[in-house]
Amino acid sequence: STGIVAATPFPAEYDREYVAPVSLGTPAQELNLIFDTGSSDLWVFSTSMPAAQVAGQKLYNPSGSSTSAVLWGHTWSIQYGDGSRSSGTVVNELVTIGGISYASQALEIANGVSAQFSQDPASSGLLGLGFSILNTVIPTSQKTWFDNVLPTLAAPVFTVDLKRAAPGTYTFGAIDASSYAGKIEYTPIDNSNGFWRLQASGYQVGTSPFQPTTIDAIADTGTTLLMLPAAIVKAYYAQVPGSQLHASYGAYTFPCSAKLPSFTFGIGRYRGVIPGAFVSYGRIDATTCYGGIQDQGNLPFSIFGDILMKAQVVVFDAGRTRIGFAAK
Ligand SMILES: CCNC(=O)c1c(-c2ccccc2)csc1NC(=O)CNCCc1c[nH]c2ccccc12
Repeated sequence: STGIVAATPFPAEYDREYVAPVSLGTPAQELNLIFDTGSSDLWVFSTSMPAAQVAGQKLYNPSGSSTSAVLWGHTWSIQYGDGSRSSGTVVNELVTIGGISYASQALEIANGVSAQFSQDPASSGLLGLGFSILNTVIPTSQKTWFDNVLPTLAAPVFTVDLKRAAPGTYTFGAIDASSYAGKIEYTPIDNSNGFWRLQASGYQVGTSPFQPTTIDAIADTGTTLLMLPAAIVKAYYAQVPGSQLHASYGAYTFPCSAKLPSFTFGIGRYRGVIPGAFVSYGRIDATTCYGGIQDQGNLPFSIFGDILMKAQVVVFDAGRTRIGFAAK
């Protein structure tokens, strides 16, 4: 089988996150979830949550579904690097994405979420597309929806085609040859830590010469920005007049009037180009804008987040433990 769903950015002009529709239970309850290659829990806002933690999100109601079955004694709790977190209990439930169903998917029901999620009306939870080793359910960790449906897919892949300020697609079981230009360049991934972790071959700022250097990164649709080593970030903003490492934000900002250079990353001999306009993440006051490229700090790897993803078609190939990039 193959399935395709729209990936819609929120808020419209900032692309902070991308959500896609997921159908849960019988009769179907459709929720918009963040598809996240950087984590491996499928969790949803639910009717078990305190009203104070809900602000417009659609809630999953297990009692309203004839196919939900409590996974007794199982709980989950997850914390992300931005300090956001959620936790709760688990049911087995019918989960359908783009027409592809899995009848007994571990669906993690939130009975508590942190403010970052409560204050985000666009998303009713997350669908992890990382490797199942990262799943937080105890006492027995659970498989992701993609892992569960993998044997039924026409090809053991999913393709991510995010766009700037416009709906893109997640495709399961196929690669849409009309969605990209040229050929797809693949590189092996190391999934031992549960991430889609790759080694890029270098970078280039604008039209400056390409700098060959190994960049150890994860491909992460759940992280908004492109997080890179300090030296690379410094080299990028050195070409942005008026940019600064803003003391109060602890992040690079620049004058919104600045013309931003493109950022190119290498995958082997392939060169992926992120247009300068994609590197403006958003306005923080009348004249100041927030950079879409930021320092990875003391993280042991870089994060190829949405700022990079939206400039490419990315093939997550679980069959051959590799990841592919193509221009579009
Ligand atoms: C900021 C989100 N990213 C991270 O925390 C993260 C980190 C990470 C760890 C420490 C400090 C900064 C980042 C490593 S891998 C990684 N990736 C993930 O954790 C992927 N899942 C993010 C889910 C998520 C958390 N808060 C959100 C707000 C909007 C959309 C998605 C999210």
